[in-house]
Amino acid sequence: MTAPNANRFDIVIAVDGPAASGKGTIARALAAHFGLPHMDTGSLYRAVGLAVLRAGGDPADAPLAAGCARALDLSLLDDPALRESATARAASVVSAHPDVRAALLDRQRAFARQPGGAVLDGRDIGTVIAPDADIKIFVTANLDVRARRRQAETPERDLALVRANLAERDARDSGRDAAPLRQAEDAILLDTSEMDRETAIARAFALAEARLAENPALR
Ligand SMILES: Nc1ncnc2c1ncn2[C@@H]1O[C@H](COP(=O)(O)OP(=O)(O)OP(=O)(O)O)[C@@H](O)[C@H]1O
Ligand SMILES: Nc1ccn([C@@H]2O[C@H](COP(=O)(O)O)[C@@H](O)[C@H]2O)c(=O)n1
Repeated sequence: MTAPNANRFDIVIAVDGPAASGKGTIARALAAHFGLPHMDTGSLYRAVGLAVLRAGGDPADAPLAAGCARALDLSLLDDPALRESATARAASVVSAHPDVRAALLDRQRAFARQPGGAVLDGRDIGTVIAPDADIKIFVTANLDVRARRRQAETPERDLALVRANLAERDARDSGRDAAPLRQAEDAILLDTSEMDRETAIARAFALAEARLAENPALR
């Protein structure tokens, strides 16, 4: 999740977007490009969702989910079950509870504010976690493209089901009251529907470099 920052400038980069849009791919590439540490904030919500499931609980149970978030078991971040679709769904449900978000806030803000800067990806980085980020990119792709990309990771899964699960998460993440998924007003939109991985990363680098060129104080 982290890499040493050998750079001479401090930059905070916020990368947001819907599920399987490629925001993690782009955030990791930006972190490597600028020598910054990276945090995948979705993994925190997945860890909370997984903890609730492992406790035999219901992710809709707000007090239980908030308790799991306050006592976050960091070992779950390395658990292979973190990437399963049941965990993704649980993450999406627990993340709608304001007390869960509150319990995870300081950890994310501290990461964003560390000396040297950082790259974070998620749903509310540019709007809530790091509203003053120097560079904000909102990565998206249409639902069919995202479903095909996600299904390619686990070809045994049914494409229609993958698509339906993504659509359900999109609706829940965008429709909740607490820090809903949305593009920050000052974020740059990067629609990768028609771009392969390398093109999308190159475009993100160009957008970030252009934003830095507008603000030489960051160098
Ligand atoms: N532009 C692209 N073209 C093709 N495949 C891509 C592209 N960007 C990312 N991918 C692939 O799509 C999948 C989803 O990408 P990634 O995990 O980066 O998305 P994400 O938005 O971080 O997902 P999640 O919200 O589930 O964490 C990965 O298998 C990744 O390699
Ligand atoms: N900043 C964030 C990040 C994630 N979530 C929720 O977690 C779910 C899983 O996230 P992935 O990035 O791994 O897909 C996601 O569907 C959101 O519900 C969040 O609320 N805020």
